[in-house]
Amino acid sequence: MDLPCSWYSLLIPLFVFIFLIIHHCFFTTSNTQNVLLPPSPTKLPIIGNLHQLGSLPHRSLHKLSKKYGPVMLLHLGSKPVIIASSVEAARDIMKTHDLVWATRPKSSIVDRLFYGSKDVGFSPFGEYWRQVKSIVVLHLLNNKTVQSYRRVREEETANMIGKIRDGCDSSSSVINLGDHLGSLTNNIISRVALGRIHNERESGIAVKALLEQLLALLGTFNIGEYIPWLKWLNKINGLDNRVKKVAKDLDEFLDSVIEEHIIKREYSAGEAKDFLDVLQEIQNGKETGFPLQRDSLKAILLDSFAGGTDTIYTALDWTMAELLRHPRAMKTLQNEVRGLTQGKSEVTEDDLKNMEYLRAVIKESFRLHPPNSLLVPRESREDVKLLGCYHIPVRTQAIINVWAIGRDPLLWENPEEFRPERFLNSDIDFKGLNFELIPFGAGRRGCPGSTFAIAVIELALARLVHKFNFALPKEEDLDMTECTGITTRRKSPLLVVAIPCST
Ligand code: HEM
Repeated sequence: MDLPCSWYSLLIPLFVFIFLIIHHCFFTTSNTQNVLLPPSPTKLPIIGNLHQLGSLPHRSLHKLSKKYGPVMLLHLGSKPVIIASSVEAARDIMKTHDLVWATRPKSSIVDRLFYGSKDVGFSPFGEYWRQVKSIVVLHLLNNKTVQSYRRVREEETANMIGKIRDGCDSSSSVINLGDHLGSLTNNIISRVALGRIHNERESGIAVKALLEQLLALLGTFNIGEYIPWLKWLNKINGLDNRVKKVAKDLDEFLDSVIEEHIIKREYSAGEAKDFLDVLQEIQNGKETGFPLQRDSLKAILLDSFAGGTDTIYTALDWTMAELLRHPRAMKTLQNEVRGLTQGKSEVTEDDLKNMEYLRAVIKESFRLHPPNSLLVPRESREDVKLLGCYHIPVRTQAIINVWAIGRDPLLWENPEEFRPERFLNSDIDFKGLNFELIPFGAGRRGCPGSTFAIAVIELALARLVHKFNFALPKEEDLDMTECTGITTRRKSPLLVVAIPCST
């Protein structure tokens, strides 16, 4: 009886051993073998591929994608990040699996500046984001509301034209057109969002400089985001203090504007509503029944400045720069605008709808110079297959290199050439359906401000080329070097000679 017992006692560990071997061979091993990850450039310990981003990441990533393909897996510090540089990959992320990629990566800087990411742009996917996005889409940026700001756009562009005219007292005076475009976008967004332009003299707050700092911080590289155990460095390099100071100053400014609105509302009912008026009505439960806290209201207002001013300015600056470098395109545009407004002293928004070439110029400028070259990062909410083959784990970031897509020779003939004609008689638009041209992103997290932005850009461009002939100060070519930041701006100021013309 003793022998079978010891025989059995040997069998059990043997079975366990065989089970573990089988499990290892057929399950553990086969799982990792079946998982296909996108190609990756070699990474370094700790920093991963951070050193390969360079000062202009859209260009460095474009170069890497030529070697590793249109879908790459990089590690920025400890963060896995997918870089998509083709129409197919962009469509897969923003259309096929839009819901999986519908959240944004968390950022401590954004949390500090946007009241715990209570805005629309950086808020994590969920019920709160749905509610604030629908407020913005339905109440602030729908077609009808955008139309209602027509007077603001027409007055502010007329002011800009007047100031440029004052600045060019002789045919050789050089003006900084970029400054005029910057003031135009700031003034329009200020009036639309806050009801009026706020200047330093009256409030003691340098609002324009403060907003510039907000944008600069959003474009700042934060080591703690990628290598969390190094986040103490932000205390030493001053980043934490800068963020704290800007957040405090912005908060004080927004509080003062809100108080002013509460007083104003008592005696100016019936005036056109600005964003803050509408948000205050929603806060009082008049419009949606959804309670909007004061912090959320301030975060949404900041979104319009962060999302609207720099992007529109950047688009206008690149477009004028390209037109200055391409006198034939400039002439064709002037002929269209002047031809369609014959006998009129001023272009109005009614005149714009027939301006095909104007729209083609704007599209071509977006193709070559999307203001957000890498869009705004998304993050996966669950494991997902990319392009049906690559396994992408949950919490991987996705960066879409629209700058690279705009220069893909498989999509565009002579992609480096500025040639608006390619968009005449073409169905390609930037509304998020044609993934060849997605400067405003696409899908659920797509930009809600595109109609607003296009209305400003079209009117400003049409009026500029209607009223002036432009030339570069010297015979040399314009510097098209880019600079780093949340938007990809041109580095040097846009200095031009503007010659008023009698139309
Ligand atoms: C030329 C002008 C503009 C460009 C190029 C632009 C571009 C973008 C891009 C690329 C995104 C991310 C899209 C995505 O993840 O798919 C975005 C999101 C956003 N934009 Fe714009 N934008 C512009 C103007 C505006 C304006 C005028 C406003 C508001 C006044 C605005 C408000 C927003 C908001 C709130 C979001 C976040 C949407 C979300 O996360 O759900 N943008 N924009």
